[in-house]
Amino acid sequence: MHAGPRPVLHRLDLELDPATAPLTALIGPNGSGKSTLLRLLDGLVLPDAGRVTVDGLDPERQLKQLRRHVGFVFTDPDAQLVMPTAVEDVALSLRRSDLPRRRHDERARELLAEAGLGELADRSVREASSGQRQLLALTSVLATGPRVLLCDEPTTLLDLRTARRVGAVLRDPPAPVGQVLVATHDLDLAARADRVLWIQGGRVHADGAPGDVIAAYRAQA
Ligand SMILES: Nc1ncnc2c1ncn2[C@@H]1O[C@H](COP(=O)(O)OP(=O)(O)OP(=O)(O)O)[C@@H](O)[C@H]1O
Repeated sequence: MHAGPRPVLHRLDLELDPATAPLTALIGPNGSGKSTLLRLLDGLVLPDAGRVTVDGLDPERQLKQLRRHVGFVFTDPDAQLVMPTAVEDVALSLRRSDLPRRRHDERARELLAEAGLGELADRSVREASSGQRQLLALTSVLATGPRVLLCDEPTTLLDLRTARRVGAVLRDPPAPVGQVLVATHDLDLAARADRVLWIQGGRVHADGAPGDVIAAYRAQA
């Protein structure tokens, strides 16, 4: 894939199988291509050459179906929180679920409470702290009921306890999520994955069990 004249990702030949790795982490230095790889899987960028499919869906030809299938949590929560209050934002996401409309408000409040954001429900999203907004963005995306969840640095703004809680959610996500891919500099989070890809210079530099890949990554830092 190219962004401008320079290729960002090269010679990627990857199969990410949820049966063997329901949680995969992408680690690697700044600018190595982790976010670009996630964005390829949501059709936010398209490959110049080669092919991407997500559960058989082609981002180029089936973008609408793909967007219903995949949830993307951006690093910057303000890029995706659109409603004035937290409860309205989660309720908006629930419009994409099968739940009847009359139950959206109640269910949104339940989801916020489960995420530890209950007190924020009726407050302005702008009044929430940046970490609370990051957690809210994840809660809202999960409320859409994606099969595949892509998270770009979901713990950057979080305190240790909340980061661990997010790690637990990504490790054991609510149905119907069956596969999670996370790009992260948080090596504690990466250590919880089944598989870790170390991306460097737009290539997969190492691919394997977290213990091995993270130890090698730490050793060269
Ligand atoms: N829209 C774009 N236009 C031009 N270059 C881009 C674009 N998006 C990404 N790039 C370039 O692609 C490279 C990889 O960026 P990417 O955001 O995928 O890296 P990353 O590994 O996620 O980095 P970080 O850890 O800093 O978030 C960088 O050199 C970046 O400048």
